[in-house]
Amino acid sequence: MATTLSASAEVPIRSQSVRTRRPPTASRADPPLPRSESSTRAESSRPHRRSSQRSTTAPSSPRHQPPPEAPAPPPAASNVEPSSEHRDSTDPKARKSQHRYRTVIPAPSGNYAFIKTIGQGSMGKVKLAKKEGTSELVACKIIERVSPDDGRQSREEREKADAAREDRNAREAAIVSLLNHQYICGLRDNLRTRWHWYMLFEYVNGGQMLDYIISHGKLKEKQARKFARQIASAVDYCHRNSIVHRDLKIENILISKTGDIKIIDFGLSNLFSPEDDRKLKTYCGSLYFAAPELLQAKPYTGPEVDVWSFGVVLFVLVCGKVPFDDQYMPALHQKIKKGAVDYPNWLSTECKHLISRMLMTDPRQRATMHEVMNHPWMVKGYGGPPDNFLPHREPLALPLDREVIEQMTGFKFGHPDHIEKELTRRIKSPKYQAAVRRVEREKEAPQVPPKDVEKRRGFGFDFYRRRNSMTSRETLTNASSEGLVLGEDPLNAFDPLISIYYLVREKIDREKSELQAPPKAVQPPPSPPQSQSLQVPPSPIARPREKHSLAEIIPPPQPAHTESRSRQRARSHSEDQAREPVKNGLLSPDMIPAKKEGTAASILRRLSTRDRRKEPPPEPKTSGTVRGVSMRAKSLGHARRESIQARRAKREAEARDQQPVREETDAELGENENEPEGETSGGSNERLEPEDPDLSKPVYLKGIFSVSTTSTRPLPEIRADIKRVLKQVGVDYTEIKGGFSCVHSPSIKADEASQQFEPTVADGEIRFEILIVKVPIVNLHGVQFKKVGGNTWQYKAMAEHILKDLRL
Ligand SMILES: Nc1ncnc2c1ncn2[C@@H]1O[C@H](COP(=O)(O)OP(=O)(O)OP(=O)(O)O)[C@@H](O)[C@H]1O
Repeated sequence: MATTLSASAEVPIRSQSVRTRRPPTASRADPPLPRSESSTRAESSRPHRRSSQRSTTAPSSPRHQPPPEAPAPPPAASNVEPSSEHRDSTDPKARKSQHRYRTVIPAPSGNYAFIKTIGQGSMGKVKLAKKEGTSELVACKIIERVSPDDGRQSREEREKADAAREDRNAREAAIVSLLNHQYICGLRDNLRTRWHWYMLFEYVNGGQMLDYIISHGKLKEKQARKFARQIASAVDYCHRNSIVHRDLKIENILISKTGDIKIIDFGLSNLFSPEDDRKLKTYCGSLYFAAPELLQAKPYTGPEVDVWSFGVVLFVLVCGKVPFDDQYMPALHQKIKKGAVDYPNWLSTECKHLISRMLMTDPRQRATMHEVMNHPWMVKGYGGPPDNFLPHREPLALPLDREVIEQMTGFKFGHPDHIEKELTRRIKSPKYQAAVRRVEREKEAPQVPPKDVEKRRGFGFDFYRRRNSMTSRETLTNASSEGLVLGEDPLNAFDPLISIYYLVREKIDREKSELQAPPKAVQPPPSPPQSQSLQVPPSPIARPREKHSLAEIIPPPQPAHTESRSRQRARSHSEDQAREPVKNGLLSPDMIPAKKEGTAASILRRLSTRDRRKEPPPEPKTSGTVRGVSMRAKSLGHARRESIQARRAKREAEARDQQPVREETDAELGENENEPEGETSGGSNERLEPEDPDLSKPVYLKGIFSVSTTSTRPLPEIRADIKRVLKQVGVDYTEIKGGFSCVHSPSIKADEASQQFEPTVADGEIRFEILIVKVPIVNLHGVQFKKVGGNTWQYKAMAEHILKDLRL
């Protein structure tokens, strides 16, 4: 059995891959910030940035052949040769792409043209791209398939590393194409060429969580709880599908326009199995967020390392800094392994308790996702744990659906015949059948569970009791499965093969429902709200929203499912009739992008970007001070108090309003007179298109502006002040639409010894944007930071330093 599931392509850790150098900017910033971004990613599975830099400056570096095609190409992989392509020639300071990449991506769903670079990770660039003939935007992750020859590895070693990387990329594409969760950034399409992968993700336009923290310093517990519940929802959904993220960190959490989170970067994710002999052995992720057992190179099941990282993320949310930090890497390792955390005294006892449960160094003692989700801090004000939005499932029965099996690609499961044989074997196994019988019995059991069952399900869990009495198996395995231990619940993470079967089947069902659904272009006419024509049929892909999220404040026109159990269940294979052929798992051109964002989301989007002229007049300010005004601005996103009727009326009005509305930016207001012709953050070939609302304005997220990032001063003064500070701190900048594109390169060159341990940062350079936006209603300008590339913590230190020096 173990040989059939080789999805892991595990690579041993190179603990030296962590950075050891304090960035020059850090000394100027307020301590105590982490000095460096550290990555324990296996070098053979992540490209070595420094290596690739060298290769571009050394013309003699030979390129070796591209890796062979992945044995099981993921959906939508193609091997077309680039026709229009370019290197990163307009962006000399950015990491050079070894091979030219396309400027237009001929994805199965349409052609996407690059606009500008919006992110730079260790895997490569992330570019904003627009679908030709539409205003639809996507974030395109460009990943090189071939590592450069830096002379440090033999050809065989490089080819082996490339093959492992190829497996990992195929797995990432396969996993993200299957996941369907409102708090996980969805894959729209993907394309594989000879040299690159192009993964087209939904564009998350609200900024990074990190920027949110920079704006706020730290979050209030109530705000942190909202985000933590959404993270928990997404992580639990993954775990129940046998998927472990393995790279949860603050940088991988983006914020959507609706103010909800989106988890990105499944580049290190993998399938996990409850079987002891199939434990994972890749020790990966960012060091600051890595569980101690990873540093000790101990095999692990999977979910427990995500719980640790989530604990670190939660600490960052409520404290504005990482819990473990030291500029000396061995000391940092020791701190993580020791797990001693200094909790600030302002933190509530409940919050401290939850974090301490998540940061238990012994994975067997660590909180499970079930405990996390049911913890008193997590449920406070919500009346229950977050919903994981897992679709309703029934245990699998034979015969299996061949169409589903044929689309279980990208995981190296083997030939469909083999997958079918293995799945059949699992389903027939006494263990699975016993689990099914148990589920049946539970279904027939009385509605009110007896006390012990309730306790098993965690409702009566004593969170303040030490859990030493539990066996390791109990602690590790009853994670989030409502009292059914992992590996014993036929519906939740019983086995990776079974989980992927469910996910593929649900994806096929979604695609079919989308095909059958009325075309999205048919918008409800401006008819009376009661009219049937306004009613959009509920779609099985409609993603129910977390209670108390913005959706609850402004409910969508259709009642979204709010409980996983009440959702329309995915059809079983026997219910399928006259299936449309779906080629290699490709989504058909017109059903991918628009469907992912339902009516509710689009209304929410419009509400979140509404024209300030449509807003009600501002309430009287509580005081004339900046603080009073900005607190008012802040309260807009958090404490809108409207009656249900008023909300409904507004919602209906919004539904009738077909024109997207947006805020004005300084550029639109003609106040960006200094913008050079054709100059954008991405270079001449990445010109912004002013007519595009998403590009001509920086993102405005309700509540993002704190006192320190808003100003009553006139725009020219703010611009001048930003320039003054940028010059003062030695940041190179270019004026762009709505703000500044900034690059900071440290003047002190690192010595070779420390450079070789820096896989993720090019010479300590950081690239970011400072955007000036209008805050609607109140006459304020806000300053927003966006990281584009470079070390996260250097960037954070620099942004905070600039903010401190600005006279806002
Ligand atoms: N869907 C998206 N929408 C908007 N921005 C995105 C999106 N995906 C990625 N980005 C931006 O690109 C950056 C890098 O993306 P990502 O983390 O996926 O790349 P990576 O190479 O895997 O990075 P890492 O080095 O952290 O592993 C993100 O931090 C974010 O700023």
